[in-house]
Amino acid sequence: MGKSLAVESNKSASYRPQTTWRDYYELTKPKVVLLLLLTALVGMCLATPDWVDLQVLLAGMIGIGCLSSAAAVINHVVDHRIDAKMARTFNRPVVKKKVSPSRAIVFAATLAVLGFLILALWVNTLTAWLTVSGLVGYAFIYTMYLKRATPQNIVIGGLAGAIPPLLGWTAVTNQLHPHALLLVLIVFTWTPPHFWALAIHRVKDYERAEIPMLPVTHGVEFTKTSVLLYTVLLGIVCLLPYLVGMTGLIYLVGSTLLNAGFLYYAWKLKFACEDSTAMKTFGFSIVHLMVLFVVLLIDHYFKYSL
Ligand code: HEM
Ligand SMILES: CC(C)=CCC/C(C)=C/CC/C(C)=C/COP(=O)(O)OP(=O)(O)O
Repeated sequence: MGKSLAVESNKSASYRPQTTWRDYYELTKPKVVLLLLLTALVGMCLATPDWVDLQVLLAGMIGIGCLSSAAAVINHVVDHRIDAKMARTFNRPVVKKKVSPSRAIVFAATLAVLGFLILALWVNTLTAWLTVSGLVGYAFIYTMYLKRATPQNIVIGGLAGAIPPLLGWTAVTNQLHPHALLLVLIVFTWTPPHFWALAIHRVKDYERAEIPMLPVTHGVEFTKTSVLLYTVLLGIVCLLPYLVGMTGLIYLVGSTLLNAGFLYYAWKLKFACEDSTAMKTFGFSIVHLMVLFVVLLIDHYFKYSL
């Protein structure tokens, strides 16, 4: 007993010295979770012509944030061996042994239980279970299986990352609604050009780690064509909220400008590519989604202030 405790404390000692709260923070993929939360917030606001109830707003944001962060932490643990092989990810806390896999799992479990309880007690059980399905979709189905199995990994797995607007909507109404599904469809269609632009730039990383991402299995040119076609599809999908009367002219103008910008980058990537074009396209994808959801919000409150 004494011996095993000594071994345990030695193990901890080898991890503890360099560990700070920043390592745990990094495990949660904070910038990704922030954008996910923006899409959830917009889902909440668009679900009602009134202001969102403060309890639902706060508990919804914290609960969805905790479960999304838990999913991100599990992704770091499951992927630490492949992360070690890639220039973009070799410095992550689990790879660098700043946080041990077992501590990371305890952290993820704490976040997940906390997030679920907050949603179930102060929001509703529909939202709590749908958010758990997002966690299972990303941390288990995408990370453990799809990522290593098929170049369509991020298309199918993208559904988990696209679900937050629906979570926001059900948090407010406790009901599924076709308008919420349209928001999910927008993020779902946005995900392939978002990720493949980065994967084109990082194709050597994925080759080294033997992950069957599209540019590895089908080549960079095919992936550029796929980015362009998905960007065209995104432009069409983004028209749907206006065409079904869910949004007004502010959204139509804003989304058209944003999609024209995305199309410009995707076109350049395919037909006039420079060294920096892939990463510029990836960077623009993030600005695109962020501004698109802010525009949805402005359009919504403008409609009800008239
Ligand atoms: C299966 C779906 C997705 C895949 C495979 C994917 C992949 C990636 C990758 C590989 C990165 C680079 C991370 C790094 O810098 O190390 C990234 C960054 C990012 N992603 Fe995604 N993503 C997906 C979905 C989403 C969704 C749904 C959102 C938000 C709504 C999102 C928001 C972001 C943001 C904000 C960043 C920048 C993070 C930073 O600079 O630290 N992603 N994504
Ligand atoms: C509850 C809920 C909505 C959960 C979804 C949460 C979530 C964090 C989705 C983000 C998607 C994402 C960053 C994928 C990249 O993973 P990767 O492993 O391909 O990228 P990496 O190599 O940078 O780790």
